[in-house]
Amino acid sequence: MQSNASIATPVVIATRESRLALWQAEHVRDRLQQELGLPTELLGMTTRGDQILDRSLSKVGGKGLFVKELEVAMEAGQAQMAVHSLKDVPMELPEGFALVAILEREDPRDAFVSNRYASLAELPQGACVGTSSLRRVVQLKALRPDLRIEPLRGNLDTRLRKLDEGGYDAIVLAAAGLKRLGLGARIRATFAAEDMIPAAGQGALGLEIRADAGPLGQAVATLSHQPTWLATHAERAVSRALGGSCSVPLAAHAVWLDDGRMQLDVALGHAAQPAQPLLKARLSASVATTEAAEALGREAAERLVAAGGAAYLAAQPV
Ligand SMILES: NCc1[nH]cc(CCC(=O)O)c1CC(=O)O
Repeated sequence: MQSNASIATPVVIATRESRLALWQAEHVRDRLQQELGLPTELLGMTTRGDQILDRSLSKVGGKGLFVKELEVAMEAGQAQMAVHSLKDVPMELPEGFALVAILEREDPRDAFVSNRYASLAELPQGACVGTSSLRRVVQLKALRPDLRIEPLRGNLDTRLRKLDEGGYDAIVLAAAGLKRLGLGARIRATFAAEDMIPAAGQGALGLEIRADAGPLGQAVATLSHQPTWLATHAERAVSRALGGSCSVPLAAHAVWLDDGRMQLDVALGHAAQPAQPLLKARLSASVATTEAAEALGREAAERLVAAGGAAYLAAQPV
């Protein structure tokens, strides 16, 4: 264990209070304590994103809602760190904050959850599937144009309860969240990442601190998982290059091939006309640095624009 004597402790982690957010913050607390020898505590907070559960997130200010209050607590010195699901972290962090580590990713894929059907293919014609993610809507429509897709908001427990109450034939959730909460048994099928390309950063945790945190930042950076860091930087660069808004149905997922190269799959759908064909691209490159990862992401974004993506990006969700 390295010596971190110059770091003021306890380190306080600001966290949302959903079960998933608490699990993730506790996981990071344990790693700080066990691997870095840093006494660590949690500070639970309710964010606006948690309070607004009746409207689609993309219409009320976007993913940043889950992140901002935690930054306010860090700004005020009440906390030194925030733990985020990386896919909820805006592409540009506010001045003064930095992502210092990205932990090894859990299963990045989406999961098919149903009490009656074993997979998407088994759903009857016209079945009702719950999701509020534009990315999932456009890809579900591409796979099964007959499905009726209905909004589904709330934290994981809420979404599962709405399924169990009979409101939907099936729902689609991130496999990572279900597995972290010990709910992996609810997964009836996992979508192949080529068919249902995950969101940028899905399944990975991002550790955010104040950019001026000095030795704490250096210590925490040692927890970062470089293959995940590079893959998610490529994914996030696609989104950043295309405007970074969560009202755009964009998917970006990078994997490492056996030959050591990174392969990046991207898809862009039309938010106003989900039946429009998905624009897709697949690129690969040898990637050893953050800059190279981001360059691959920007190249993928250019391919989507070259394929007609500008009109898709201008579309507003209905
Ligand atoms: N958008 C909410 C959200 N943010 C992170 C996860 C799951 C865990 C992860 O991707 O790390 C979820 C739930 C879901 O999409 O089903």
